[in-house]
Amino acid sequence: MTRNRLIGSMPAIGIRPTIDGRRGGIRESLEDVTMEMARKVAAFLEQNLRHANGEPVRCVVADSCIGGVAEAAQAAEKFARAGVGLSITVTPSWCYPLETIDTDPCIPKAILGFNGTERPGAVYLAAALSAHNQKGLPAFSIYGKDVQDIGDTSLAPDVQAKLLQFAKAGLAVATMKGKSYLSIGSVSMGIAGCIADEGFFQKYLGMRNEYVDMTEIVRRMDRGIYDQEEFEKALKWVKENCKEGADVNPPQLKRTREQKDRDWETVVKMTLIARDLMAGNPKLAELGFGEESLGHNAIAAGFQGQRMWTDHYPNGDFMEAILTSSFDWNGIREAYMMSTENDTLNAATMLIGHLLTDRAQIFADVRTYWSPDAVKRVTGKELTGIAAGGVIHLTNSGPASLDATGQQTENGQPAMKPFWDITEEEVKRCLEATQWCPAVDFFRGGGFSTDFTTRAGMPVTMARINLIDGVGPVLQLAEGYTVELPEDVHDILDQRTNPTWPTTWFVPNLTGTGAFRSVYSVMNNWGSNHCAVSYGHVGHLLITLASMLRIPVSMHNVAEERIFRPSAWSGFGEMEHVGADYRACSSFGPLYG
Ligand SMILES: C[C@H](O)[C@@H](O)[C@@H](O)C(=O)CO
Ligand SMILES: [Mn+2]
Repeated sequence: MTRNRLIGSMPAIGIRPTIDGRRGGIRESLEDVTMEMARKVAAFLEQNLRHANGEPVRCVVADSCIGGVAEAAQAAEKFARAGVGLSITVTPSWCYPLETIDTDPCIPKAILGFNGTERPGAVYLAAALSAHNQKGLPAFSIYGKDVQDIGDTSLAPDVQAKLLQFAKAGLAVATMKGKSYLSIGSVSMGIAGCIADEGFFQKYLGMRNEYVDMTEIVRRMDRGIYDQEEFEKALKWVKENCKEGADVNPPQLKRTREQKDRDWETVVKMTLIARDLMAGNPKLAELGFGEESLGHNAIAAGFQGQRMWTDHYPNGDFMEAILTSSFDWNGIREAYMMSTENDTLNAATMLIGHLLTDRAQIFADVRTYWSPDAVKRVTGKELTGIAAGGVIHLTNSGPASLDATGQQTENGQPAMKPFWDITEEEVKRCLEATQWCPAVDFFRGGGFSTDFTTRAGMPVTMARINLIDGVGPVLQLAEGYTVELPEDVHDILDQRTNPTWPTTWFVPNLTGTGAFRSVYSVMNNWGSNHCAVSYGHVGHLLITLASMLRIPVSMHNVAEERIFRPSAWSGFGEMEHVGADYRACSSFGPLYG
């Protein structure tokens, strides 16, 4: 079931076949093969990509080949009407760069230059890229490794990979644009990431910032501004599917059965209301609440919670865990991106992770680096296997999506899948693997925190956008694996941390250099208290997207062959990539700046 109630249709990919405009032989000889190349690229992308909300991806091909500026303008006009958010120029031949390139500064662009010898497509590619670079309009270069014959319009595997990497990241850029980030509350416990930096959202992501006070949730609860029928259905589902876990509070802090039952009702209402605040709900209009029915067009949101709310009301764990999962009482659906503690920068990271992978994300505190020696001291046991160099404990009070249990499978292995591939059976397994423990002392108003341990063996990427004064946003990421520790070791470490919270044990892939010299050094170089975790090794996608937004990448462990950035980046220093990335991002400035 698709449930994207956000306003605006999904962006399309514009395909621009460019051609040598000389008539009387040359152009005519190229028309068919050029248009065929455009159609092939369009069909390939439509077959292999989907939007994170489940909708198919649409490609729009220019009405004619583009031989000069008039046809370039006709294509731009068609694309604007069709909601094109990124463009790919394709050609097997020589064309006139300044007259044919896409000059819209806000649209991510790529050029596919055919690697053949009969016609100079690659010469056009190089000349067009130099035009882009000279004019400050960065473009990605797609040039196949092996020479093909002029009539061969098939897409080589390396070309396919680059097309997908560019298109997925470009779609993410275009999908965020014009949407909102909704802060429910403000700064939680003095965490700087909660400050909604409007310049960042507006200039780098093209997004608006919206704000409501947390009392808006109280108002809607007290005045019945939610769908009562859905509330009853949700509460019934919760009673049947959400097992209460151990109450580890000391007797004087334990809440009574009546209080807990009321807390369940409150957290379910909070969930409905937060979702309606983000994305609206037509049912509210039927109930006479027209303004509320519209929502804030929020593609991502955050809930402050601590402390004003949680000192008095049940905590946000249930709301955050269910909204960020790929299912609820209405069935299997796209995950909502909601950040705990209203950490706006973690929300932005979750949002890009979701748009790039189509999957639910894990919000977590980067809580502890457990060295092999410390584990030995505390448990008497040696860490082994990929955990031998130590592990990072990712845990927060319980806002992580239930997909993070790892109870879904892909090719027989634990996975977090796009919602359209998740089965009812897998939803059951995620729910069965989760216990809802009465919240502990931090949360004076009660609530329930999830408790589960992520299954081992999932390839994952941990990421975070940080704001650095004088630089702006920077992205850091670490690809690695989830691991599980032997039960006795896990229990000792979990007990001394917080037994009522979910745990993801993470081991980054080490490269032997920089921050990736050791697991400790990855932890030591993390830029904040939070991270967002995506399923899969998707650092290359994050890096491509960051370059489109002009966010430099401060730390990553992605092999060079997988890195794909606009061609201008090599002009900032091909010998030293991190510095070149910083210089390029700073020179071009934010995409919407
Ligand atoms: C419950 C505690 O206040 C935690 O929520 C706190 O340590 C954090 O999560 C900080 O990010
Ligand atoms: Mn936290």
